[in-house]
Amino acid sequence: VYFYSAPENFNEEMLRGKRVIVTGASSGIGEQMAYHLARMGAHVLVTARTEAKLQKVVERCRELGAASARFVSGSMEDTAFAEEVVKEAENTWGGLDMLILNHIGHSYFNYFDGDVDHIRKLLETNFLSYVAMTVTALPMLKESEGNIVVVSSVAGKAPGPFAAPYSATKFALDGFFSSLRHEFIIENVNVSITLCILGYIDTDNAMQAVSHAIKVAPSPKEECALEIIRSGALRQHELHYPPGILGTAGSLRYGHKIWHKDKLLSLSWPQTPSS
Ligand SMILES: NC(=O)C1=CN([C@@H]2O[C@H](COP(=O)(O)OP(=O)(O)OC[C@H]3O[C@@H](n4cnc5c(N)ncnc54)[C@H](OP(=O)(O)O)[C@@H]3O)[C@@H](O)[C@H]2O)C=CC1
Ligand SMILES: C[C@H](CCC(=O)NCCS(=O)(=O)O)[C@H]1CC[C@H]2[C@@H]3C(=O)C[C@@H]4C[C@H](O)CC[C@]4(C)[C@H]3CC[C@]12C
Repeated sequence: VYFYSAPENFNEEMLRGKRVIVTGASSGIGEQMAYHLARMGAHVLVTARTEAKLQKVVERCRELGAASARFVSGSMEDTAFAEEVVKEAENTWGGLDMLILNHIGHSYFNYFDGDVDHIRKLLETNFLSYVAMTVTALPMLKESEGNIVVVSSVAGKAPGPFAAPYSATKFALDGFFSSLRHEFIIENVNVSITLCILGYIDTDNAMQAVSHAIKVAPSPKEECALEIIRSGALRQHELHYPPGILGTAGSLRYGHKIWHKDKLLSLSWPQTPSS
């Protein structure tokens, strides 16, 4: 009963004055989350590799009304950097209310090319850095009874073709964070974990990677970003965006047609015994 005492309705005032870290915030969904949080009056700490982009995001956050806005630049390939970002929040704010884990390292949308080193690097960036930040942030999040928000994908629930390395990292997130949530419930740790299962979103990098192959319209990044913040603040276990993206039996709604080298592949996704 204690754990489920989550607020029922979202109100943007819930974020006013909250201290929030957003990773992967120099572009795409992360950037849009930073702007929503700023508009809601939160303190934001954004991070990614590209300093020039982060500088602009921080300036815009200040214009939008953030209680404060700052950035730390560096690569999440290195777990020491991941920990450093959380320490920066501790030194600046003396605490933390929400940790939004959103960044991904570069990958490809194609047949698996056999590159094991790529998978190792991607696991470090997309998975291990999420774990490292969580471990470092946990004492502060326990203190504030705060939120961990993990941005994942339908590729982390329903595997499809051409995303083997990426999909592996997203499944790892589900395994780790869903297990950790159980432990928090058993131990009455009042830190929520929200796993966000996203479909195709209209960020520049995603569209560049797959618009030749997937012809369905992507969902808007601005709305997606707001839904992620909302679900985190409401302490929901999972967000599925766009709504119903995972149909019955966990199948992917739009995954029936993919183009590859000018050839249309019609797929039953995922393959089921009856298909
Ligand atoms: N867009 C989509 O269709 C979907 C997206 N998602 C998920 O949503 C999240 C955001 O995706 P999206 O907005 O499209 O991603 P983008 O490619 O737009 O943004 C990725 C962010 O991660 C940063 N980044 C890349 N490499 C590193 C690194 N080594 N260390 C630190 N930061 C890094 C990038 O900045 P910089 O280059 O400056 O480091 C950028 O800020 C991801 O978790 C993704 O898996 C899930 C399903 C679909
Ligand atoms: C291949 C995309 C990754 C692009 C990338 O490398 N981004 C980082 C660039 S940076 O290093 O310069 O910052 C994939 C990112 C999101 C994937 C999509 C997704 O997760 C939802 C669907 C899942 C399904 O299994 C396949 C189709 C998806 C639309 C999937 C396609 C690949 C991504 C766009």
